[in-house]
Amino acid sequence: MLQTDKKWMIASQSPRRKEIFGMLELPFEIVVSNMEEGGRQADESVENYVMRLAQGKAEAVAENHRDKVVIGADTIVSLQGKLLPKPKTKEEAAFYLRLLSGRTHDVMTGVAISYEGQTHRFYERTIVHFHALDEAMIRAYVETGDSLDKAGAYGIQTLGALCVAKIEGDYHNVVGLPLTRLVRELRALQLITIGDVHAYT
Ligand SMILES: Cc1cn([C@H]2C[C@H](O)[C@@H](COP(=O)(O)OP(=O)(O)OP(=O)(O)O)O2)c(=O)[nH]c1=O
Repeated sequence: MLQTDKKWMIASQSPRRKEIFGMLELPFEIVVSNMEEGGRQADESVENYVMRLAQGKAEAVAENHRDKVVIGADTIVSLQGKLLPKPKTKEEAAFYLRLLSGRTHDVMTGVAISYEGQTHRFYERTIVHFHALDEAMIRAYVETGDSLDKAGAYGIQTLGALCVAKIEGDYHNVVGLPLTRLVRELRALQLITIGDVHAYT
């Protein structure tokens, strides 16, 4: 359905980003940047922070792949201004889930598209409402180990779905890549086009 004459590269180790971008059926390669993520600067907005991290990932890879369109992304969970990144331990995961329980938080994904020495960036926000979680639920979920590689300590696409009452915004943004916004941006940048439509009767 989508057409491109570009070569594509995803600067991410995340299997979810690979799967989501794969939905577009464009050929692409994965190259992981070894960029150290670093912390948020004083007074830096969450929006700018996720875009800056995404840009760092994309540009670190683009440096050696000037002929490719390189996409980097970073996802973070933000609760009333407090950032909940990937938990380092199961204890930290349980702590994050207790904070999120019964409350509403933001999932922000920053995306950077690097091509021909230029980087275009944007972010997308999805609002996620959590059920009140009891301690048994939190402990049982954390014990599955699913929390540890995910911002906010849950995966909406896995058993973490049981924590979620509803979302406002793009589901794929929570999983790590805001697909529909990405395609709109790529079309605006004229990096992809919608293919010719032939009769399908
Ligand atoms: C909230 C949430 C996050 N996540 C994931 C998306 C991201 O992969 C991860 C946040 O970590 P990121 O630092 O954004 O990404 P990553 O370390 O997995 O990959 P890379 O830096 O190489 O691009 O959390 C889910 O899979 N499901 C969810 O519901």
